[in-house]
Amino acid sequence: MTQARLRIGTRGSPLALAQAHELRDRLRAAHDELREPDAIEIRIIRTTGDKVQDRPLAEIGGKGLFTKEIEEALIDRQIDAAVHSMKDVETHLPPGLEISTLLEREDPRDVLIARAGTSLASLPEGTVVGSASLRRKAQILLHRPDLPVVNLRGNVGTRLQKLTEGKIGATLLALAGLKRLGMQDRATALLSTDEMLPAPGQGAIGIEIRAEDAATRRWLAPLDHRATRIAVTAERALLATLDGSCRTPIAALAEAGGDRLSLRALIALPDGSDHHRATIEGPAAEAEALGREAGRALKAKAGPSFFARLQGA
Ligand SMILES: NCc1[nH]cc(CCC(=O)O)c1CC(=O)O
Repeated sequence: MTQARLRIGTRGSPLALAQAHELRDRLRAAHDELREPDAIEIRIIRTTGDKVQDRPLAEIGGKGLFTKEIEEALIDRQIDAAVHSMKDVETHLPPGLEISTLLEREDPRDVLIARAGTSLASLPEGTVVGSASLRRKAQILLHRPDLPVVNLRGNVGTRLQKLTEGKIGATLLALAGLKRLGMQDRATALLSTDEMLPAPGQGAIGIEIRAEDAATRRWLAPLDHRATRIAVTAERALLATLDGSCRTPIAALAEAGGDRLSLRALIALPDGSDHHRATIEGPAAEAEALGREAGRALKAKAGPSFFARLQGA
């Protein structure tokens, strides 16, 4: 068998596979040569994050857990391109790798999925909300300090299963993921970005390649979406400035229109007892600098005592 022209590495979860298929379809649409049946190979790679299902992500070491083995396969030349949800990608990539391409962002908002109640505000008192995300937990508690938020991990399917079984009364998910799985009808309510600011990179799919791989870069070039790249650049610069990890509830959403960019960001304590917001606007060409500036502004607003409490949380 001849080697495929392009080997795409991905996790094996239904959402990851849907994203890999989306990349494959877009590549085929852009290049005649990639339309032959064996031109693109999709290779499933099991990551530490997939193997360890029973502990909170923050506890076992954070987001790199879903990308490490895939990045190793890239470096070892077993694959040529890795597909990632940008919100799962660490701010610092291993040397020699880069995110060459961002596909057009899906709706970045979170949705509420609840057994009873039609909004965050109308969830019945005592509704147990399942979420492993400190960002979501903190923002739920900002609006509904009365609700118990329990740690709930697993892929989209297993989380919805726990809801059906009655183990939890509500959960929050990214609309983007639900849409890609064709399950958006499961959403009870779309949460506004004022009540639930998304994670940096949410809804965006990034393609990581070896920086020196000009051939793969050329295949991917037509797929890059400028406004998405600008927005995600600003959000990730903010995250890097705040040294964000899974242990830090950080939310950010940048919106690029024409040659302008606006960025809203929030940093909170996991229990919702304190939070700070920053908004910044400027030229899209300065996305990275704007992200860093917003990060520094949040740092200054929150102050050392906030970060000391975060360490202790
Ligand atoms: N942390 C898991 C994860 N990574 C990306 C998505 C959704 C798709 C996206 O944001 O692009 C999800 C599931 C969720 O948070 O609902």
